[in-house]
Amino acid sequence: MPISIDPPADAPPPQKHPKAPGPGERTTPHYEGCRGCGDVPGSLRLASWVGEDGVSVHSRFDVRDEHQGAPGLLHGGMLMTAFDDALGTAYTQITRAAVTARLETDFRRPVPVGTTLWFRSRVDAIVGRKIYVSGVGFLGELDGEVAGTARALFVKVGAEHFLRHGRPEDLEALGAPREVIEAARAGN
Ligand SMILES: CCCCCCCC/C=C\CCCCCCCC(=O)SCCNC(=O)CCNC(=O)[C@H](O)C(C)(C)COP(=O)(O)OP(=O)(O)OC[C@H]1O[C@@H](n2cnc3c(N)ncnc32)[C@H](O)[C@@H]1OP(=O)(O)O
Repeated sequence: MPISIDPPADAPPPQKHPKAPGPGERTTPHYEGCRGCGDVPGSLRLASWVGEDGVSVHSRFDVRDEHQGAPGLLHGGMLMTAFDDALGTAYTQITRAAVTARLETDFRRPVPVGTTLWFRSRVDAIVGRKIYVSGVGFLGELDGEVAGTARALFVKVGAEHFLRHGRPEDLEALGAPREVIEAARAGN
């Protein structure tokens, strides 16, 4: 039986982090090697902007041949990757690093290759380490026909999560000293 990811009704509305970009600006990438939003081979190359309210985020995903599941149609797992990234980008407007603990997706329409998918995502509530996020994916334009919806629970983590579990050479490339990585991996 999965644990509920319904946001608590009485949680205060999330506030934009003071250092987060403002309305209309591109969001800050969370990691340049990301296969959701990074400029690297195999990436969906999702691009995201801050909404007018300064809190929500909208994102663009151009669906190409390499994203197919069925002939000429977007793979469902690729749509989930796009939602994971779009929803994960929404929380960066509010708070520091967190990882996906649960992601639920409803697939409402097939998405043909060549479509541009647009997403609206927002943080619904934050309670302690738990961040409740939801989003909608639209065919062709923001607020167009709904292709899918998703909601997720992200859980805040510290640098030690990445230092302990990440591949050492990738962490070193980000500037983490080897002894710090080794200490984290040893559980110190
Ligand atoms: C110098 C360099 C160093 C740093 C460089 C950093 C660069 C990176 C920057 C930014 C990164 C941003 C990356 C975003 C990318 C897109 C998102 C992804 O793809 S993330 C990958 C996929 N996800 C995972 O791999 C998570 C794997 N899972 C875990 O690691 C753990 O399970 C974790 C952290 C999620 C929770 O483990 P616990 O031991 O810390 O905490 P517990 O107590 O289990 O959970 C906390 C609360 O959350 C609830 N919870 C946990 N899992 C749940 C679930 N599946 N459903 C519902 N509730 C859940 C629990 O019931 C608990 O709630 P109660 O506090 O008791 O109320």
